[in-house]
Parts: sequence; C-alpha cells; structure tokens
Amino acid sequence: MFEGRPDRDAEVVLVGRSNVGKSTLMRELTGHAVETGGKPGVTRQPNHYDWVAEDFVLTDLPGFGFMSGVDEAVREQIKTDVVRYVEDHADELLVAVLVVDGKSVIDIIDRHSGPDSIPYDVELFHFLRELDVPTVVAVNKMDKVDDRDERLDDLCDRFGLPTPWQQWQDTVAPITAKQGRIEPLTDAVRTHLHDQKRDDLFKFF
Ligand SMILES: Nc1nc2c(ncn2[C@@H]2O[C@H](COP(=O)(O)OP(=O)(O)OP(=O)(O)O)[C@@H](O)[C@H]2O)c(=O)[nH]1
Ligand SMILES: [Mg+2]
Repeated sequence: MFEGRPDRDAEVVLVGRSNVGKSTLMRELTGHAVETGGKPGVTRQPNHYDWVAEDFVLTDLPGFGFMSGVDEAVREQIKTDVVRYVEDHADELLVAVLVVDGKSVIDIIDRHSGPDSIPYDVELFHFLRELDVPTVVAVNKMDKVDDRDERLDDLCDRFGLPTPWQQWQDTVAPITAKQGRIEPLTDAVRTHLHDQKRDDLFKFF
C-alpha cells in the first residue's frame, strides 16, 4: 500500500507507465526538483505536493509496467496499489492526468491487445471514467513524434474516442514536458477544474 498521503479533500493525480515523464511533468507544474531518470521505475512511492494554506494536493504516482531491475511481483503490486489508490480517493480526485509516451504508446497498446487482454493504459482510462474522475490523457514526448495528427488519431482510436482528435481537447493533450510545452494540458485541467467550480486552483496550473 502507498502511505503518507496528506489529508486533503482535493487532489490532482498523475498516473501512467514508467518512464513516460510523469515526474518531469510534475517538476514543470510545481517548479520543484523531482527525481527523474533515464531508467524506468525511478518513482516507487507517490510524490505528494501540498501547500500549507491550500486544501489541495498534487500527486505523482509510481509508474507501472516494465521497470529495469524490478521483479514481476513488485511490478504487479505497484499496479494493484495504483488502482487501489485511485479507487480509494476517487471522491477527492478533481482530475486524473494519464501520462503516455507519444512515441511508443500505440505500439505498446497494440502489443498488449488481444482477445482476452486490455492494455493497462486503456484499462486505467476506462476505470477512471467509470469512477467519474475527469481524465486527461497527456501525450508526452511529442518532440519525438513526426506524424502528430495521425498519431493522436490512432490514440483516440485505441482509447475508444471517435476521431478526429481535435474534438477532444479536454481529454487529449499533446505535450513536451521536458521543454515546458504543457499548455494543452494545463488548459484541459483548468476546464475540468472550472466545471467543478474550482477556479481557485488555477494558480497551480
Ligand atoms: N524527449 C523527451 N523526453 C522526455 C520528455 N519528458 C520526459 N522525458 C524523459 O523521459 C525520461 C523519464 O522521465 P521521468 O519524468 O523520470 O518519467 P516517470 O514517468 O516519472 O518515470 P517513473 O518514475 O519510472 O514512473 C527522462 O529521461 C526524461 O528526461 C519529453 O517531453 N520529451
Ligand atoms: Mg517518476
């Protein structure tokens, strides 16, 4: 189980596979030094950012999927803990940001799709929506993607969203966190905060 969550009634959470850039995005959003790395599995426990005067916490969850030097049982446990975390805190979650790597996400989804299997990213997306947590897919590392529109349409297709992707600006946000180009994401998050009458939290996005 993940421990040490600050006692706050409002939360935005970053979830996704290992090495997609969650911590890099966190650093962009908070301006705080967060450990990031070339190897997957850098973040093993949630990074919580909270503010003394605010009833709000921003959380960077550990990544799931392949991690170098981490055995299968631990990986499965992290996946279970991530699912349990969003389930336990669904009422407090104003927005979930599902971070994916724009360069590899389609290949990974297709590799894990089968008659009896749903890829984690897709499963998590549907799970969050079932829990009524507004969810934004942050498609990161767009600096490495050449066929931008095609890639984003493919992504919509895999997540069960009708194309073209441009009609999903509140749900699909292409970003390059490493270069600080995250405006499509902050716009989308703000839309969801506004819908929940939480414009007071715009200062964090
Ligand atoms: N090209 C490119 N690389 C990026 C971008 N964002 C992050 N990275 C790189 O991707 C690697 C992983 O970044 P992290 O932020 O540590 O990823 P993470 O999702 O927190 O990984 P875990 O903690 O293992 O779950 C690092 O080498 C980053 O520099 C981006 O927008 N473009
Ligand atoms: Mg991390």
